[in-house]
Amino acid sequence: MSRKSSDNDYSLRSMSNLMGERRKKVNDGERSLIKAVPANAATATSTGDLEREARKQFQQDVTPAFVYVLAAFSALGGFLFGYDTGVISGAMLLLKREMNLSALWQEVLISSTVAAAALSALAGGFLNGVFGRRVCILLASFTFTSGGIVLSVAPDKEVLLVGRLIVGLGLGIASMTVPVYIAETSPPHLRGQLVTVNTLFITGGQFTASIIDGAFSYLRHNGWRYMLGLSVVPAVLQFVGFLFLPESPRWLIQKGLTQKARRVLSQIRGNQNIDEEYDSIKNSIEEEEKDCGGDGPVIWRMLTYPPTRRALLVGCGLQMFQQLSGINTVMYYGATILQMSGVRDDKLAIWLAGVTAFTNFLFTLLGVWLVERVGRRKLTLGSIIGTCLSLSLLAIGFLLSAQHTPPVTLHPTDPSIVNSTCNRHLLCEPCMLDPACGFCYRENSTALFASSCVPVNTASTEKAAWGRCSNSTQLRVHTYWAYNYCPTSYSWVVLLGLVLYLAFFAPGMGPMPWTINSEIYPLWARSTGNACSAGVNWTFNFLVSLTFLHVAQNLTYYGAFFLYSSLALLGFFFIYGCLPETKGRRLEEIESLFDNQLCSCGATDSDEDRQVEYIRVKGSNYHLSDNDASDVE
Ligand SMILES: O[C@H]1[C@H](O)[C@@H](O)[C@H](O)[C@@H](O)[C@H]1O
Repeated sequence: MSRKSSDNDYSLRSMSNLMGERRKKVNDGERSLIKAVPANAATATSTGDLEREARKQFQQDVTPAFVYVLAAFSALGGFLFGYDTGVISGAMLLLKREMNLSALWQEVLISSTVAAAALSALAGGFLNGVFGRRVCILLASFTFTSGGIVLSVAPDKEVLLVGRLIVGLGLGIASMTVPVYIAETSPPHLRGQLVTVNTLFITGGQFTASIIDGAFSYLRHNGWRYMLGLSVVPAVLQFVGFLFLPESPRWLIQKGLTQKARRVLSQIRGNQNIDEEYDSIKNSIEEEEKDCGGDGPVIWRMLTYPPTRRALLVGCGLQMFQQLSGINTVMYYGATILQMSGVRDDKLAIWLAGVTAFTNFLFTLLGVWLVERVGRRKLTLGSIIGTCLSLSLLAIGFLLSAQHTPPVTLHPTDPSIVNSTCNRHLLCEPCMLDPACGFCYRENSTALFASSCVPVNTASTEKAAWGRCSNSTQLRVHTYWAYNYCPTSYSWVVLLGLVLYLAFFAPGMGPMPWTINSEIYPLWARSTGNACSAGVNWTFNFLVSLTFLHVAQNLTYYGAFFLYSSLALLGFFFIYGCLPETKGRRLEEIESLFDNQLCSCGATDSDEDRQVEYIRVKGSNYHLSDNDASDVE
């Protein structure tokens, strides 16, 4: 099954094909050479206009703009993923007032989408295999459009729930199909970057959602309809775009639609010779059918065939640890964390949550830049260790706040409320962690005074059931109601932890699980593998975000973040042990990385030391540097 031995042959053959094509185009006086050199050999580069021109020409030849168009239209799926998961928090602030939603209904509306996404991601594997990537992306954008329309016209909470479920179905399918489609249409040297762009669009969608939330939060009546409904715009754009975009050539070859596949390959590879790629995909499909044949559903064949079983474990493990490192507690509860750091105004907290989303977006951009430079393995390892440390810093910030939590100085009681636990709390921290109570206090510029722990209003957590903090007008005159935070002077530690967390998480742990999953399975197992790992991602997203507040209540905030930090540390050991480097390899050869034992701590018996360097000679010698060598694979 292993094709390792032929890797070098392949590069050389593919080079000569490429060269063959080029020879047709070059002028009479132009000559071409191929030379295999050790990667670390010094390259005597003569820079200058000629070389720059050659490199530009070379890269243009290799990557037609059409590949970028495909990636951008597909990544609109990522944008919708980010937008639809991000927009709900701001919309909820308006919805709960307008529709008088109980806490349970709020939770149901938020988590129903994530749960539906988990199920449809699993179903997406089957749909992808049978109908192809393009049809699935069309289906997802159609679903997003319908969901957006239902949400924007919803007359009551039941219809809202239907809309959120529909959106979730679209999310699941898009989240597993888009990375696969981009990976299958990209050339190897750009694959990592283009699939990572999809996660850039996810975080871009989350950031846009926070801006839209901020802008429409001023429209108290019906503002949520615009927030939820605006997702229709990118969804329609993607739908229309995909009516004209082609199917993945790999899927077409698998289905025996060879002529069509050749047409698409020529379209996406520009003036390159496509024979090599076509043959390689075809051979690998035939080989796979022979080797891992056997009957039964794909998932069964994957589990009983060691290389795919190992790939599946790595893929699902990565997705699980992405969510266990707590990204969505930060994305969904960012406003609460910001309130802890002293931002008490709701609207300001919404806008600042936008800053959090922007930081996530900005650092994902760094990931796009790094992925082909440092490779997937190093990027993911560096990211998770930084994530683990910054989670500890966040936890330390919360711990310091808890240790210096302000005392309760007033103990008012309302005889109409019996059995309240609130008047038993002597400090802000336990009062705030008790879901039935909140901390009501006054503050002048230097100190906090007249603080009490009183029951929360059952209809809205934004005010107390009675007393000074039960009336929003009174709340404005230096009296504050803290339901899920305690005033603290250690907010800067929390803020620093938050920023560092995003700076480390976003370039690696955010995008890499999606990118790596799109490339580690052989074609026959690719849709099922991605369906399973995306399903794992959504399931853990659901579990972590749903349990965050309960975990915080039972373990305190610092306990919760120490927990996520330890889980990230476990993730580090898992990744260190089991994740091989896939950078620069063709999809067809990545499978061989899982031929041997599951965890080899990144060591592969590959030909990493040798690369092929392409030299074109036209009048004088000029050649591509080591970095560019992968361009010609
Ligand atoms: O890769 C993405 C990204 O990091 C998002 O910010 C997060 O909300 C998603 O759950 C995750 O899958």
